[in-house]
Amino acid sequence: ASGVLVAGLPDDPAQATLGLALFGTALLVGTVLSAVLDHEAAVLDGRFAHAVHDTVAGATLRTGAANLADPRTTKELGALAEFERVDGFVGTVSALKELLRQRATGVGAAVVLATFAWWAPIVMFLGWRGLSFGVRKWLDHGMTLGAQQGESAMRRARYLRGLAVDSPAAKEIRVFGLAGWLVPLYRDSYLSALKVVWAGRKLGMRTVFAATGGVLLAHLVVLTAIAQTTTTPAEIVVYAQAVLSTSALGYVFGAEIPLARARKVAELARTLARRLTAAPPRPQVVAQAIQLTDVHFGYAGKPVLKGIDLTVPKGQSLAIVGENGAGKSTLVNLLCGIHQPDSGEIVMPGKVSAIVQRFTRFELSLKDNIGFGEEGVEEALERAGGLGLLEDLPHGWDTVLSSSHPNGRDLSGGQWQKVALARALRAVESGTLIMDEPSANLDVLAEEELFARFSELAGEITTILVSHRLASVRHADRIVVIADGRIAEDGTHAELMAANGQYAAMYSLQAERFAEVSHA
Ligand SMILES: Nc1ncnc2c1ncn2[C@@H]1O[C@H](COP(=O)(O)OP(=O)(O)OP(=O)(O)O)[C@@H](O)[C@H]1O
Repeated sequence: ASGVLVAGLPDDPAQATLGLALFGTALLVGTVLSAVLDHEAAVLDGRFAHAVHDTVAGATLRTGAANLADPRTTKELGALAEFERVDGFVGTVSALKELLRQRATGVGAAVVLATFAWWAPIVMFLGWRGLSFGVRKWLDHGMTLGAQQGESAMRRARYLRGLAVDSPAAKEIRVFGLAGWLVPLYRDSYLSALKVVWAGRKLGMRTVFAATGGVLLAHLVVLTAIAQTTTTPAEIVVYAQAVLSTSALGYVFGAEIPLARARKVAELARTLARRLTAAPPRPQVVAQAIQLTDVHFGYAGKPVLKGIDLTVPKGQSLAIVGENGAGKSTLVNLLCGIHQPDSGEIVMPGKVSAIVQRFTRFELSLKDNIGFGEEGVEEALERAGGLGLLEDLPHGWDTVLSSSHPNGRDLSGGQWQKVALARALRAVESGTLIMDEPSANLDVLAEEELFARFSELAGEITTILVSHRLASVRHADRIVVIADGRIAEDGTHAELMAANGQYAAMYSLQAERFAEVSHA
């Protein structure tokens, strides 16, 4: 169009008008195409986000809890969450639009330039690809490598920043007046992460300078040839413009970085999905008793359970006690199937239901916190001794249990524990109910009530209780003491007291304390 326009100036108005008309048409088509592409691009980003979310959610829901605790998984899930938080999906795949637009321009320019000389577009192409290579290398050094090497410092910096603003840590930071300690720590971490990035960027600079020289040389060669061989102004305008437009064959700023990010995220999601294979379903056994045979388990090579043999007949109430760190919660995790034993065998008849130490406080309605869409929530909450809760809640069963939700309401620690207990009771049917420190947040009356209910359940279902409160534990049918990764003592309260071992010592100590307090 510019060639036709310039050729028509100043003597041939018909030709100039044709040139202008061509210009106008190109502009119009470009505008319409651009609008269509914009729309498609936005849709593409949304689809990409959905695909990544679906892949990750599908894989994590399918797999066993032990796989999720794998450090590689935590790292990958962390990287995905970080991508979403910092970069986001908007503008990732849609950057293809800009890349396509540029490449179309570049190819058009190369075709026009080829009508001048076949070698000219090749020279320009090589020049721009050289620069593209240099820029990519430079960015790789500065961003990818730098980000990898500075990652742990950056993660620490982010964690420290989070401490200042995210509750509940933010509360303790204020209570202890830790701002003066936190800020310099954060700054040092952040700077040490950035220093790696800065050093990386300097590394790739030389390649960029060399490649820039190459591009300048290509321009010089081709433009000189054009100046020497062309005669009409129209030809000069067309070819010179074509030369300049070949830059669209090189590195496309604003498109290549987001696309590389999108590729990385897609690869991350795929790696995760490949590794998180489905957990093998626990075989449904018809056994009547829980049976553990020579069970060994450790975390990252550190043995915790070193040969547990235990048979719990159906309907028995069993209490597990032991010092802090003895491995009680670990044993609970194995019984729940969250971890698999390193060696040995576990047979669990029927369904397992559990209140774990750090049970989840779902930001959902009271009803869903207990039943997750199923019936029987009222009876369960009554059995858990929590019906009184309803009076406090503005929307009854439908109140969302979170103060960050409009019209929601948070619960006290003890109230939450009753909700968790109701959740476990509703789910247990006939099987095993495991409770890891269920009374830690309960007042004395509520605790008394809990254990009364607990003994009502005995006989119907098997109950396993982990607790440090030996006054509650003593009512269990059977008590086992875990020490040094093994079962050190096993019997009723009376038997263990008579044996005068670790249990008797712990029990007497607690009873003594209690007597002292009562006297005082
Ligand atoms: N996810 C984990 N990774 C590595 N080590 C762990 C992990 N969880 C627990 N441990 C370690 O395993 C050991 C047993 O921990 P566990 O939580 O089973 O003890 P516990 O008897 O329940 O203690 P407490 O009475 O304090 O609740 C401890 O030494 C603990 O440090």
